[in-house]
This record gives sequence, C-alpha cells and structure tokens, in this order.
Amino acid sequence: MSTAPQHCPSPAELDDLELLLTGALAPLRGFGEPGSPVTLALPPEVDTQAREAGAVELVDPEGLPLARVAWPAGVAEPLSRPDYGPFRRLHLTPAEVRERFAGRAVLVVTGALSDEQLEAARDLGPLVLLALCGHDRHGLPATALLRAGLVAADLLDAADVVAVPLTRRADDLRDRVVQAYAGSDRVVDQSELSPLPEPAPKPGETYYTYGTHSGAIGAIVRAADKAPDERGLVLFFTGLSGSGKSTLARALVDRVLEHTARTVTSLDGDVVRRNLSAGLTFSKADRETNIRRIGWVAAEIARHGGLAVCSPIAPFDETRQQVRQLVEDAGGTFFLVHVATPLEECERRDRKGLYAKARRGEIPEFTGISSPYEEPQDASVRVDTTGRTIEDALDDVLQALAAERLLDLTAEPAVERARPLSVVEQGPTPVVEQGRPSPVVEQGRQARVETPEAEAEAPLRILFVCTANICRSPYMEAAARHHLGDTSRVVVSSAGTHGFDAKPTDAAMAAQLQARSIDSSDFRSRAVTRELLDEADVVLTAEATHRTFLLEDQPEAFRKVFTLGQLAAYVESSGTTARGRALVAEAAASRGSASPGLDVADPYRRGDAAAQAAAEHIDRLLATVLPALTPED
Ligand SMILES: Nc1ncnc2c1ncn2[C@@H]1O[C@H](COP(=O)(O)OS(=O)(=O)O)[C@@H](OP(=O)(O)O)[C@H]1O
Ligand SMILES: Nc1ncnc2c1ncn2[C@@H]1O[C@H](COP(=O)(O)OP(=O)(O)O)[C@@H](O)[C@H]1O
Repeated sequence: MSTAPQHCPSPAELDDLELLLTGALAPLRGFGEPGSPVTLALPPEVDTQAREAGAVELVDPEGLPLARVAWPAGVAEPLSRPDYGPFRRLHLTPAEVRERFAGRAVLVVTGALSDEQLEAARDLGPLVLLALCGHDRHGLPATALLRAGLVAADLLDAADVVAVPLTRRADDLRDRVVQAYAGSDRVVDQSELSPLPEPAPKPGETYYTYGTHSGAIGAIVRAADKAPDERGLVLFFTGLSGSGKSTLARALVDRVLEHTARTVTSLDGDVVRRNLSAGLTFSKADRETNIRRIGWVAAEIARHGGLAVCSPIAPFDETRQQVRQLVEDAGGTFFLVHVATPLEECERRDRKGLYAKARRGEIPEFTGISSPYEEPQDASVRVDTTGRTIEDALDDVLQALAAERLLDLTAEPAVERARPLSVVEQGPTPVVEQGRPSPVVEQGRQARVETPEAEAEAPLRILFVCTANICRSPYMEAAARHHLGDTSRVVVSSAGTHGFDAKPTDAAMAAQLQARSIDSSDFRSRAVTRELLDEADVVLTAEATHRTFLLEDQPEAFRKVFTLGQLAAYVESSGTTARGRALVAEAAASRGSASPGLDVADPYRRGDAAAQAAAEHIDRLLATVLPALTPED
C-alpha cells in the first residue's frame, strides 16, 4: 500500500479535528460520518492518493503531523497534540477540564461579558468560562474573545478560561460538546445572565457589543468591533472573459482613490497570471490554485483592514466559497459581484480575439466555450453590462456597496477634480526648459538619443496602440501619416496589446481608409513589445484599458502613454501652446486621468456603421492632437 499523503486542512477543519481528537464530539470519531456536519474536503489529487493509501495524514500549518485519518472512512487517530495558534495553553481537553475544575459551574461564552453579565456571573461561584471560538464563527474574533475572557476571569473571584474550537457548522453538536467539558456540572449560557436586548441581532450580527462594556473589556470590544466601512474588504468580480470585470474593477478603484483616503490593491485575472500565477494553465486544478492564491493575498490584505479588488474569471463555485471563507476568517468582508454579461455579448465583443480562437479549437478549455462557468448564487450584486455604459453598470455596484454600508462612493468627491495644472504650476515634477523636456522626464529614451540637442532634432515617434492592431490603431497610423503629409518631424507606427501577428487591416476599417483615399494594403499587424514602447516618444492608445495594460508591465512609461482621447482633451481644455515633446511633458505633468469615456469604441465585427463612427471619432481626435505633437521648426 502506498504512503498516506499529507494535507493541511482549512482552519475550520483543523478546529473540527481538534474536537474529534479530544473526544469533545464523541461518539463521533472521524470526518464524514453519516448525518454528521463534520466533514473534510481533500483536493482531488490528495483524495486519489489517500484512497490508494487508505489514509491521509493531516498536518498543522507548519507541517507538523497531527492525525492519521482513515480514508475515505474518516476515523481520526492522533499523532501529536496540536500546538499551533495563539492562546494554545487555554485549549484543554474535556477530560482535563472535568478533572481540573470538577464542581465548578460552566459559563458558555461567545461574546465579551458585559458589565451586567459580569455582575450576574459573580452569583455562580467558581467558574469555568467556556469560550466557543471556532474559526468560522461570526462575532468577536477568537483572540479578542479569549482576551476579554481572561480579563473577566481576573475580575471574578475564581474563574478560568477554556478555549473550545467549536465551528459554526458543528453548532448542531454544541450541547454535546459543552456537556463533554462540563460533565455533571451546572451549565449556564452567557445569554441567561442578562436578557438580550430588542431587537435581536440580525443573522450575522453579534450581541457582543450589546450592554455596557467598560474598562479593559470595553477597550477590547471597541478595538474589535470596527464599523463595516473600517473593516477589511474584498470586492470580488467574477464573470466570463470580456464580461467587463476588469473595466468595472478599474473604474471602481479609480472611484475609491478619488473619493476616499483608502489605499487599494488590484488583483486582476490577467495581471495575476503574469505575476503571482505565472506558469499556471487553465486546467480546473490550475484555475483553482490561481483563485486560491488570489484569495490568500486578498484575505491577508483584509486582515490588516485593507481593500482588495479582484477580477479573475473564477468559474468554480467551490473555489469562490473558499475565498469567501479565507476572507471572513481574516475578519474581512467578502463582497461578490457577478458580472453577468451573457456569453453571446462577450463573444461579440471578443476584444482579445480569444473567443474566435476558442471556437476554432485553438484554445482548449476556454471558459464558456469548452470549460464551464458556474453562475454564483451568492453574489451581493449581479450586473449585466450589455448595452449599458460603464458608469451606469458601475452604479449598480456602488449602490449595493452603499446599501450594505460597506463603502459609500455614491456621493460626489468632496474636492472637485483639480483642473489640469500647467507645468509651471506643477512645481518640481517635469520641468520644461526652452521648449525641451528635462532629462528626468525622458529618462527612458536617454540610451537612444545621446544629447538633449540631438533629441530635440530627432523626429517625434508616435506609437498608436489598440487590442489586436487590426482596426483602430492601423487606422490611426495610416490616417495620421496621411494627415502629416511629408513632414519628417513626426514618425508614426502602431501595435496591439494582444496577438494576431501579421494580419492585414480589418476590412471595415480598410474601407474607411479607402473612402479617404488612404491605401493600407501593405499594413500587417504586430504585437507591442518593450522595445517599441521604449523607442516611442509618445504612445497613444484607443482605450484606457490598453493604457493600463502597457503601464502594468512598464509603469515607468507613464509620462508618455495616454489614450488618444485623453491627450486630445488635454490639448483642448488647457489651451496650451506647447508643441512636440514639450507638449507630451506638459500633458504628463497635468496628471489628467484616462477616463474610459474618452475611449475610441471598438468597431471590430460591429458592421460598417461602427467602423465609420470609429473612423470619424479618430479623425476628430487626430485633428486636435497631431498639430500639437508636431514639433516647431
Ligand atoms: N482557456 C482560457 N479560458 C479563459 N480565459 C483564458 C483562457 N486562456 C487565456 N485566457 C485569458 O486569461 C484570462 C482569465 O484568467 P483568470 O485567471 O481570470 O481565469 S481563472 O479565474 O483562473 O479561470 C482571460 O482574461 P479576461 O478576459 O480578463 O477574463 C483571458 O484573457
Ligand atoms: N457597461 C460596460 N461595463 C463594462 N465594460 C463594458 C461595458 N460596455 C462595454 N464594455 C466593454 O466590454 C469590454 C470588457 O472587457 P474587460 O473589462 O477586459 O472584461 P473582462 O475583464 O471581464 O475580460 C471592454 O472593452 C469594455 O469597454
């Protein structure tokens, strides 16, 4: 028989294991007994190995073997006594409690004792404070409950605290567990000491803050009882590729930064896969690993009161539930947003060309096509973005967040958005002297152009970027070249953020160019590279999402990457007279944001009218931007 695999259970499962091993759940002796809520979930590969070996070895978070569990039958045999986690000394077995504290009343507590309850507890005589502090319980966090218990025990004449890791799912077995510790001694519940006030707490709320808590207990309660909007928060967007997760998540992050002093961590699916989850595939197991990693990071952020915004596909319900659990165990709130844009619309958008590839069988296991997406039943809000503006769709999320009193971003920001500052007003950041950018501003290009003089003489290089470099950016490149005529002061080119190398201009956009007597038959698409970005003096993207994509990889390029609409808006609103590189530096210093409202909409596969609208939009923007970007003689 093969060796039993090792596995570290979830915190709640570790709690259950402890109760099983100490006999607190007797006659239950293992996981998964018929009708028992005490279960153990093994990852598929561990499950397979455990079945082969007939057992699994459960280890603590540091890898110390705790128990051998027969598998799949589930009987647990101890290998060592647990010694992980804070307040371990308070974790006595039922037998130890019965022996050490025989004859004492057992007071069962799930919250901090109020002043009134403390007074009433004095009448009970010597006490055992049995603190139910399993990992997935709502209410006062376990460590705060135990600290408050120790203070209370100090204030009472003879009282000791015992930690009982009873989880919420084992609540049906609560009486049995309490009895195991109390034996034949008297049992009193905390709520019997003073009546609960009306109205009773709502599900998920606690009564630990009801009544008066003064002194040291009061301090513990107040520190733990953070208002919902002060607690760690994980906003988790799930939905199909192209449903709008990243767009909405990004818009939400911008709102948070504009409206509050909170810092935000963004964990976008694509970005995580280039970093934290680099190398993972799209198999079910790898997707689960990917989501659990995101969940782990997000939970750590929530543990410290932070705000994390996650936007992976996260197609499996069970993995999303695990993330919820991780976040709640860390004291944070998990807020699930289902971006429920239907597959047909996502496929119509196909902004990365992935659905087309998946349909052709070039991408295996593509979500929605050849890999499942399990619709969440537990989302706090469901948003279908079809036919709606981003602002409108975002509003649904903001309303739900505000309604749950988690984060109110619905009001206008207190400070009106600063108007673009001129370079002189801006102070120490990019300085423009005699119409030339300072070396600091253009550090990235120093390797290419040796001296500022030579740099000023060199033609200004514009790189246009869109998704696949077949619709919008080739049009921008060709139309700009046409518009610029035979000037040698500006050089234009284009590239795409995703795939599709060596494709001609999309037919609908080529037709628009032809209608303007511009030939684009020689054009072939290419992917944007670090070198292309380095070489460019200014990069103009079709959408804010393209800009973000570029800056996620090369944040140092932020002073030269704009959306075309953003730069046009700057030129128009600032009334600037700067030209060429000076204009680029000035626009960078203005710190205007690339609002998606300024994007050139994607005409791909949307017919001739959409192509015409995109072409006309680009024409208008180029008419504003190109004269300003052309250096003066
Ligand atoms: N086979 C397959 N299925 C789904 N998606 C695929 C696949 N291959 C690549 N991509 C691209 O990867 C992005 C999804 O990555 P995620 O990490 O969010 O996926 S998952 O949560 O692990 O399922 C997804 O990005 P979004 O469009 O932003 O969702 C795709 O661009
Ligand atoms: N109301 C809307 N909300 C969000 N995205 C929208 C909306 N309407 C159109 N879109 C477009 O849909 C696409 C969604 O892409 P993205 O946010 O990257 O999706 P995902 O991250 O889910 O793959 C973007 O091109 C976006 O501009």
